[in-house]
Order: sequence, then structure tokens, then C-alpha cells
Amino acid sequence: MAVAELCPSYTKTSLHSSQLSYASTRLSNHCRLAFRPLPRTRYGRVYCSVAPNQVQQPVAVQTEDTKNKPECFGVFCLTYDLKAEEDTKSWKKLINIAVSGAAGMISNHLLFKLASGEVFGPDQPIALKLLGSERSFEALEGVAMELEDSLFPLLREVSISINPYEVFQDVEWALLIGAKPRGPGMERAGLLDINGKIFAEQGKALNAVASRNVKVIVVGNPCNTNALICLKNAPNIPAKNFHALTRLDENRAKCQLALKAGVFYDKVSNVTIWGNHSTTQVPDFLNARIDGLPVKEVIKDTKWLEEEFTEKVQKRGGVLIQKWGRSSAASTSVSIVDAIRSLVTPTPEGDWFSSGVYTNGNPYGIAEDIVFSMPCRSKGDGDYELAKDVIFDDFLRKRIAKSEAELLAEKRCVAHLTGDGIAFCDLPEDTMLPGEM
Ligand SMILES: NC(=O)C1=CN([C@@H]2O[C@H](COP(=O)(O)OP(=O)(O)OC[C@H]3O[C@@H](n4cnc5c(N)ncnc54)[C@H](OP(=O)(O)O)[C@@H]3O)[C@@H](O)[C@H]2O)C=CC1
Ligand SMILES: O=C([O-])CC(=O)C(=O)O
Repeated sequence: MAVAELCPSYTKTSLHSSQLSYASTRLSNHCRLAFRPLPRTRYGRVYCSVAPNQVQQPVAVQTEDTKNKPECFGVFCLTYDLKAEEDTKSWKKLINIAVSGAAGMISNHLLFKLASGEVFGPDQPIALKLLGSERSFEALEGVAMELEDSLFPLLREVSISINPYEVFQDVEWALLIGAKPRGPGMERAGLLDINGKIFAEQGKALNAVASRNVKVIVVGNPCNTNALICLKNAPNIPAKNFHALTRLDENRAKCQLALKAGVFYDKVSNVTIWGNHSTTQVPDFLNARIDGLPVKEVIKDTKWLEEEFTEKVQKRGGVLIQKWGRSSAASTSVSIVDAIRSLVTPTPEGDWFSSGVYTNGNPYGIAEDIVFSMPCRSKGDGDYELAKDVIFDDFLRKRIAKSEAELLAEKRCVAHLTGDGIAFCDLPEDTMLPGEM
């Protein structure tokens, strides 16, 4: 970073504290420096008095102090005097949001939704902490540049790093999207192992440095078992705070039911996706409602519901890949927004939403100690409870049991990553992620 950027007017600028020693190194020979910390922030103002022609072009070096910290990015390293606005607006306390796989396709949609305010509200300033890898670091800088150029008023900090321990520091939300896609010829067990290692490491990092009340949404596949691995490696964070994203499946199911019934999709409610985010998932039409009525009273074609509808939802991701040549990114990011908003706003009376959550005393008789998608309700405080008014029939029970068996097998397969002993992979059949068929 050039001195001119650090001290653009040559009289006064604001710096993140991590830049201070660098600023001092570069400027001390040329100007008198004073650093005054701003209250309750990690920023301060550097005051220097120097004539422009005295400033020499710097060599971009970082001191020991700065190089192990996540880098704040460009314009997000500055702070501004918002006092005039603060008189008229009441901003909420800044929240820290970590996003992994931040240079990937889903994040490319999601980050801009988060920064726009449509997720956490128009009075909620946010800090985005982007996690990438050496492979993606330059792309991550590109993402941060686009965020700069978008001039989002609510986006107060952006930092990028390849170290989860830096990125997860004090985060209140962790959106874990980055994962290796399953390549040709790769066994599902191999995918579980490779991605499981990523989520074990990230669980440990969350455990060490995140807010104790962090909410974690695991998107990277296989997301249920990745979420299980993550929470098992984070024993100091409540297991209830971990979610595997099945909201996209719920949205897909709502769309298909609306289409069949000839209604707009906002008329469809109480849709549960049970189980795994895989082709064994169970889109529940028994409890779902259209315009307040049980689906079966509106759609009388039971064969369609049991066969076509169920399979269409289970395989929607794969069909989309065949059309697009890549997996759902925009609709996934929309569903992540939906998932977050369902936790931070009260669930409408009588309705619920689906999320893959830890089974610990569930009322449905589902095996304990796995991450299973179930119907949830929230008061809007970030927490949830399981919906109680749910009915089952033989068809639903049988389908749920299949997804449950799959998740139990996945769990045995990653025992070495959850602290449950030696892994034993006996996956019942090579079931697929929605995108793999
Ligand atoms: N739950 C759900 O409903 C859905 C889940 N998904 C899943 O979300 C994940 C991300 O999808 P998408 O954004 O489209 O994917 P992309 O391929 O566009 O991005 C994935 C990111 O994962 C990171 N990554 C981490 N580890 C590896 C690794 N070992 N090999 C390769 N990449 C790695 C990469 O970032 P970097 O280089 O920085 O590490 C990359 O940017 C996938 O696992 C996908 O299957 C997708 C749709 C729906
Ligand atoms: O398998 C994938 O990456 C895609 C996926 O999860 C989906 O579309 O639901």
C-alpha cells in the first residue's frame, strides 16, 4: 500500500490498528506521526504533518506484526466520521460474518446480498470476513474489490485470509460454503473424508476463536455430515447452533407444489425436508399446506406426490447441472438468505422452516447424534425449536428411515473425524448429492 493511500491528504487519515506499524515504518522518516485510537474500534486516526513533495514512494513491505493478521481490504481499512449521520440514524452494533469458499460461485451471489442489508436489515452494519485458500487468494482480492466498488453503506469492514483462526475471530455467523466438489471417479467415502477434514479444522477454529453464540450454516457438501463433523470439533459451542442447509430443497419443493396446484408459491407453507441433503431426502407432502389446506386435499394425485414430486425435488440439483453445466449458485444463495432470515425473524404463526439440525432429544423418534433436516420454528432470536404438530404415515416413516440409515452410515464413515473411534465405511448404496445424478 502506498504512503499516499495511507495518508491521502498528507494530513490526516484513519487506519486499522494492524496497519499502524507499517504506517510508522513508511512514514516516520517523512513526517511527524501521531496515532489516536478511536473508541470501541480497532481503528485509529493517524495524524501526520508533511508536505506532499517530501513523501517518497514506498516499497510495499509488511512488518511481522501485520503479516499474520487477516488483511482488511482497501477502502475497508479506512473509517469515516459518521457523526452527522449518527445523530439521525441509530445503527445496531456491527456483526461479524465469516464466509468460507468466498471466491466460489455461491458466495459471489451471497456476499452482495449480505452487504446490501437485505439479510440482516437496513440498520445493521456488518463486517465480512472472507476465507479462501492460497489457490483462490487473488480471486478473493477480486471479490473484495467488487465489494469496494459497490459502495454498500452497511458494509463496514472486509478482510480476507486463508487462515480460519483469523477469519473466525469473534464471528457471530459462519457461513461455511467452501468444499471440494466430487470429481469423476471419486468415491463418496473419499469425498466425505476430504471435505470432512476441512470441516474438522474449521470446527476447531470456531471452537477456539468464534463468539460462543456463533450460528454456523454448513453449505459445502455433503453438508449434513460436514456439519456433524464441524460441531463435534467445536465442543464449546452449543451443537444446536449448527445447521446444514436444506432450505434450497424446501424452496424447490414449494415451487413444485405450487406449480402442480396452479397457485402462486407464497400460498405453500409447512413444507419439511426430512433427512439428508442427498437423493434420499424426503420432501414431506403429508404435513405441507396450500392456502392453509393439507396438500392432499388440493392435489389429489397421490401417485404424482409419491413418485414424481418426490423424485423431482430429490434430483432437482442434478437436472440443473445438466442444463447449466454447473450447480445451483444463485438459488442456493437465496436459500442461505432465507435460512438466516428464518432464524432472525419470528416464524409466521402456524408455519415452520426446514433446517439440518443436530438430533438431541427430537420428538420424532429419529436417531440421535446426527444432523438431520427437520421442521423448525424460531422466535427470531437466532435460536429455534422443533415443530410439534407434525403427523406421520407409513410412506413418510419408510422414506425417513432410508435417509436416516444413510446418515448413520455417513457418520460411521467419518468416525475418525468426530472423535468416535475408527471409521468404518458401509454406505448402503452409493447415493448421490442432489447435483450428482
Ligand atoms: N447445501 C446445499 O443446498 C448446496 C450445497 N452446495 C455445495 O456448496 C459448495 C460450494 O459450491 P459453489 O460455490 O458452487 O462451488 P465453487 O466450486 O464455485 O466454490 C467452492 C469453493 O470451495 C473451496 N474449496 C475448499 N476446499 C477445496 C478443495 N479441497 N478443492 C477445491 N475447492 C475447495 C474453493 O475455494 P478455495 O480455493 O478458496 O478453497 C472454492 O472457491 C459445494 O460443496 C456444493 O456442493 C451447492 C448447492 C446447494
Ligand atoms: O451437488 C451439488 O453441488 C448441488 C447441490 O447440492 C444441489 O443443487 O442441491
